Amino acid sequence: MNRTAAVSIRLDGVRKQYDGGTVAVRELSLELPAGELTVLVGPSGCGKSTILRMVNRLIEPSGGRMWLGDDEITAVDPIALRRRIGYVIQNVGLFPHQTVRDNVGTVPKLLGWPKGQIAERTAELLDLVGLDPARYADRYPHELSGGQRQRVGVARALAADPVVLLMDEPFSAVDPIVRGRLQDEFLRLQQTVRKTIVFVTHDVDEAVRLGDRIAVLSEGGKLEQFAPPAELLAKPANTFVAEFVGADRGIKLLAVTPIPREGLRPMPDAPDGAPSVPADGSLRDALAALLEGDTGWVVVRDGADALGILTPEDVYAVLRR
Ligand SMILES: Nc1ncnc2c1ncn2[C@@H]1O[C@H](COP(=O)(O)OP(=O)(O)OP(=O)(O)O)[C@@H](O)[C@H]1O
Repeated sequence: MNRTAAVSIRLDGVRKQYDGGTVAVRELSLELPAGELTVLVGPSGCGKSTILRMVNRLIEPSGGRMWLGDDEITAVDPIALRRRIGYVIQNVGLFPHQTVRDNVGTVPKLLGWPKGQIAERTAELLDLVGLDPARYADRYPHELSGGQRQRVGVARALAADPVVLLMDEPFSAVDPIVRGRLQDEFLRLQQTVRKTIVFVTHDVDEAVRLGDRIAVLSEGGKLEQFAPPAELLAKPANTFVAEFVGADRGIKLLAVTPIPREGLRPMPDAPDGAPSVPADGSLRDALAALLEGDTGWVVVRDGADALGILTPEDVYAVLRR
């Protein structure tokens, strides 16, 4: 078996009651597909962090069963388990007295990798998260910006090529601009590494932007809906989900709905400089281009080819489908 290939995570009737009586998770069953990014989203205190920390056994469940691929999570040694799981938290928790290089190399060192291999892997990962190793590897955490520290946290979590990455509000301590940039970079990174990722946030916009699938939870870890972002926004399962995703869910839906390739209106004799949008863009991109121009339509382009045009009515019709 390939120890680093992405695997699914399965929860079956999982429950957590803390000492003192709080039932953080009443009974949760959920399957998170291999190689996908699943977001757990829900109001404060609904049990998101508890669920995440049961997966790497920082918290022991009170009942139910969990699997990482074919391995039952509670049946394997927790230390060995955690070596297969990267974990990124808010404010990262980098070791302050260690350089970036040593922070990133922590787990490979624990695993007894040869020095040369650790150095190579560290440089590769810093590159991957957008930090030039020559410039940053010998710095200490306090010599970095908040966003750079988060990147080091992600590099450290990926160091030993874990099968799963657990991320608990990893980007919430940085300002919105840096946060947007980290989200974009992170999406690019996931295209490359294709890990099974569980990502906790209370921010619906972040969930919609990053998630292949979103699990909306209410108090007691109750699963209200589990669906891809477009489905969640277009068809919220109940009023809790509808209210949680917000009254502007139609606007959010624009950003996660692709421009249709079929059924576009034929090109009129386009004046030069007519607004255009790439075919792999979203309806939001199309609407933005429409609002910039005054033609009342926008050309959908695939490279140099014009596939047809979209009007505001078409955008509306696609959303209503
Ligand atoms: N160690 C603990 N002992 C007792 N109760 C706890 C403990 N940790 C969490 N809880 C309680 O369990 C419930 C779920 O907490 P949890 O941290 O999982 O929620 P969350 O959805 O991650 O919240 P937030 O978005 O605010 O981080 C809360 O009611 C919380 O007070």
